[in-house]
Amino acid sequence: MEEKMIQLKNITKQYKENKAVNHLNLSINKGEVFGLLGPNGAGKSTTIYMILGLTEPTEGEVYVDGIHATNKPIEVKQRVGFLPDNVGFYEDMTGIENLILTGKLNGLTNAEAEKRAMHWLEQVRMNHASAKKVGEYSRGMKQRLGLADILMKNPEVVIMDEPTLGIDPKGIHELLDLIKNLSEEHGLTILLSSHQLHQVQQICDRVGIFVKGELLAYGDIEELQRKLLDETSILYKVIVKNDNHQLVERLSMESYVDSIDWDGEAYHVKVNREDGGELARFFVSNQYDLLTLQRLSYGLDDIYQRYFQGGEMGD
Ligand SMILES: Nc1ncnc2c1ncn2[C@@H]1O[C@H](COP(=O)(O)OP(=O)(O)OP(=O)(O)O)[C@@H](O)[C@H]1O
Repeated sequence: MEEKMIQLKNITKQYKENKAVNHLNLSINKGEVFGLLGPNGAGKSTTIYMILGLTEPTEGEVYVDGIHATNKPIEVKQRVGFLPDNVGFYEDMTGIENLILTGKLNGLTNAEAEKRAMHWLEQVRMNHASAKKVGEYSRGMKQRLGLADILMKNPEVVIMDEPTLGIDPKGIHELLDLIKNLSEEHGLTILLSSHQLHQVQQICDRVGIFVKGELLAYGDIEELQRKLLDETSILYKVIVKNDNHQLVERLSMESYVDSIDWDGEAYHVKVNREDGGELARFFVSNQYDLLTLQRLSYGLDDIYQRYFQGGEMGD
């Protein structure tokens, strides 16, 4: 059985009449990269603050590595590194000086802190800028230094709130790549929040879709796609050469066909069987010249639209 690193047990956070998080149950496995996705105001930050023990759930319990987050916040803090959406550094100090300071504040000797700082600066691909003042860093560079800063404390879990916000596409790519590496090479458990599904899906083992305080669905992208298409129906794109306008009528009489739509170029045929064999046989036996019979899966944009409908969409 997989070891659970973060467990949210039926947690609710009520702010006066507003329920920011509503009876949330979720487990994140050790070594997993999990993306908490949702539009602005969904309750992602509130959930993160509860995991960090910074705010108490109104109901329910949070455990990190088996430790109760509210009762033992200091022990949780020792295991978790948190990257807020805006990292605070001493701007007139260099990158490496900032990291060494963090190391020393966490009980390392100067030599140990320096060694560890150099190691992590290299890992986050920032050694070229280690002697530069942080005030001169771009936002993407600050985020990477922020990660190195967290790693100075040897955490088991890294939590990041909207880590890609305000970074250019190249910087985002570098940061996501780095996050994936940290999980793969160092076995870190990583939780990140985002409202950009297409970005984080590249690196997340699983994502949870969070809207108005509730987790609507979670799983890997394939599972989410399957859930969207209910359990058994499959969608096919069909193009025939000799469409004699009776196709829709004929096809809709087939028992395995649930729906047929025309998108101006092709038919989208939803069938309730796993195998497309019957559909192919239908075209052949009815003398249609079949140009395309392609099984479609829902794209990320579809997932986003479906699940986030009704939620406030961020950009
Ligand atoms: N301290 C607070 N007091 C009252 N309401 C709050 C407080 N913090 C958050 N909320 C409300 O809780 C809801 C969830 O907010 P939260 O910041 O967790 O969402 P989010 O998904 O992180 O969105 P964003 O990306 O915009 O920060 C919102 O309606 C917000 O207004």
